Amino acid sequence: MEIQPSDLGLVARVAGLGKRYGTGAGAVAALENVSLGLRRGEFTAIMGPSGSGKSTLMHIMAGLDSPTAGRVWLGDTDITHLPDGALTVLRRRRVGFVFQAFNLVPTLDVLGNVMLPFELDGRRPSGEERAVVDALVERLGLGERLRHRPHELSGGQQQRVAIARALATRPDLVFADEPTGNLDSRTGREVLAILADASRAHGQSIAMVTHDPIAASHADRIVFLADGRIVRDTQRTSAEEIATYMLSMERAA
Ligand SMILES: Nc1ncnc2c1ncn2[C@@H]1O[C@H](COP(=O)(O)OP(=O)(O)OP(=O)(O)O)[C@@H](O)[C@H]1O
Repeated sequence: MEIQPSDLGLVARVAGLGKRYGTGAGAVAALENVSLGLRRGEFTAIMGPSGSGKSTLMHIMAGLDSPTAGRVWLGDTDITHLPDGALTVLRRRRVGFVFQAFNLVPTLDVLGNVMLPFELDGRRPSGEERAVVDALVERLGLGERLRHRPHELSGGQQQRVAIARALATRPDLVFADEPTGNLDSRTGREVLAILADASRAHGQSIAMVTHDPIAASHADRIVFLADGRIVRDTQRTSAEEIATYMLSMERAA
């Protein structure tokens, strides 16, 4: 499949994506024939019942997992069969990821974890980049915690460290799996505002998995998955409308 001119401006794209786990009678089809493009500067929420394939889709789009069918592009690069080394470099430069399990390095303190993307890229942040990190850390309320290790932090604080780390290098594309899941409503709103700013003020593309209709109502676009397929793709809508749709999906299941 060739990239069409109409696809320019897509930061990531999947076409005819399938993901199957296991073989034979025990096989699970986590994704089936999913085609989706993420646009530059767009804040997309990905919703759907538990087990509908949201995390699998994000992992594959971020180049962290490989599909069993279909193709995957990061920018204009087809990463479907890209060797690991090249994929790692591309991902490091262009993608930030907030995992459900945070994946913080236990031996590094908060600042060490947030600065890790620079470290892994073998470079020191510029003055401007350091200012971005300082502003993020302050906004996320981590300023007093910079010398603490992950085990000394609450779940919500660890989640905020993971968010600061994903945004530290201002990557083109940020995937966030339930980034507000452990946060109180005020901190959750701040995180959503930071993600919305990243897309609006800095043209970054954000893809966020969430179960929370209020969180999804902050997004420009909402993609709903059910049983491994996209069942709805809509522009920004209200939390009430999203909640009603989610309920109807659960009733239909
Ligand atoms: N490593 C794996 N081995 C086998 N099956 C898997 C694996 N990872 C995911 N699955 C299955 O694939 C399907 C999709 O899982 P996925 O984690 O993408 O769903 P999800 O929509 O993110 O769910 P949740 O909202 O509960 O996090 C599920 O049926 C799950 O059991």
